[in-house]
Amino acid sequence: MNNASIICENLSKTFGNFKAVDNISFEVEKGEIFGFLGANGAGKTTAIRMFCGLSKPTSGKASVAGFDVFTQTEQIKKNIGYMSQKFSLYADLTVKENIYLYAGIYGKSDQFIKEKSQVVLQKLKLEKEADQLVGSLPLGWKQKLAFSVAIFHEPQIVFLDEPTGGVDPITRREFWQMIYEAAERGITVFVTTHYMDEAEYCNRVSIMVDGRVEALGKPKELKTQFTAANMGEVFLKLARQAKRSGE
Ligand SMILES: Nc1ncnc2c1ncn2[C@@H]1O[C@H](COP(=O)(O)OP(=O)(O)OP(=O)(O)O)[C@@H](O)[C@H]1O
Repeated sequence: MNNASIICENLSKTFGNFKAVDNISFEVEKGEIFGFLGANGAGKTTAIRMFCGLSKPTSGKASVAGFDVFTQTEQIKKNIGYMSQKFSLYADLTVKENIYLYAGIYGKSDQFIKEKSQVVLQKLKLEKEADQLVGSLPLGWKQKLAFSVAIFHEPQIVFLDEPTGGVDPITRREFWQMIYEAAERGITVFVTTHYMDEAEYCNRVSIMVDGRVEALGKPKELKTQFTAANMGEVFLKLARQAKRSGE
């Protein structure tokens, strides 16, 4: 049996004549931490939107958590978690209200939510802040809480779109500790980042340039392949070829 959480084959998304995602193919294993890198405008968010069942591909094939991205988008949404730097929690709801809202959306029972939210709040050391508005929390705490909420329903896969943007290095490390713990429990982590130290923490990394996956492998393999001292150098060697500028 195939142990892949995500399978995509020649997946493309075109806007008019513009190929935002251009024939990408790869598989992501269950419990893997997969870094999805690329410069601004490379096509990462467009690809993630297709994987999450939010945008129909123009051509190709893909399945996420065993479900087809063309025909089974509702099942996909139930089996994944998602968080991004841009949108994660409601600032004008309390910590507890955010947890209850998201867990409720995924159909979890009151008992489950009550017990698990205690565990989550304890782990995040946010018990005292449970009734505080999320908008009043420092960014690092917000992002750690957003991640906990994204995996509260124990999805098969969690998509993280620049989850640590703007967060200080110590909190980013703590955040990655949480990512490792989730992966150890079998949750597949699909993560985009512009921080190259984080690329080193991934099991495998793909690098997109102008909609295409130009490199894919373990960080160590990519460094050898591109004769680079670190992932930052690998990234720069590839990103320099890009014709797109992003915004
Ligand atoms: N709905 C749309 N209509 C037209 N063009 C789009 C649309 N969505 C995205 N694009 C274009 O597709 C390209 C890829 O965008 P995308 O947001 O996927 O890149 P990205 O790799 O996620 O970049 P960033 O790191 O800045 O988030 C960009 O040139 C963008 O302008």
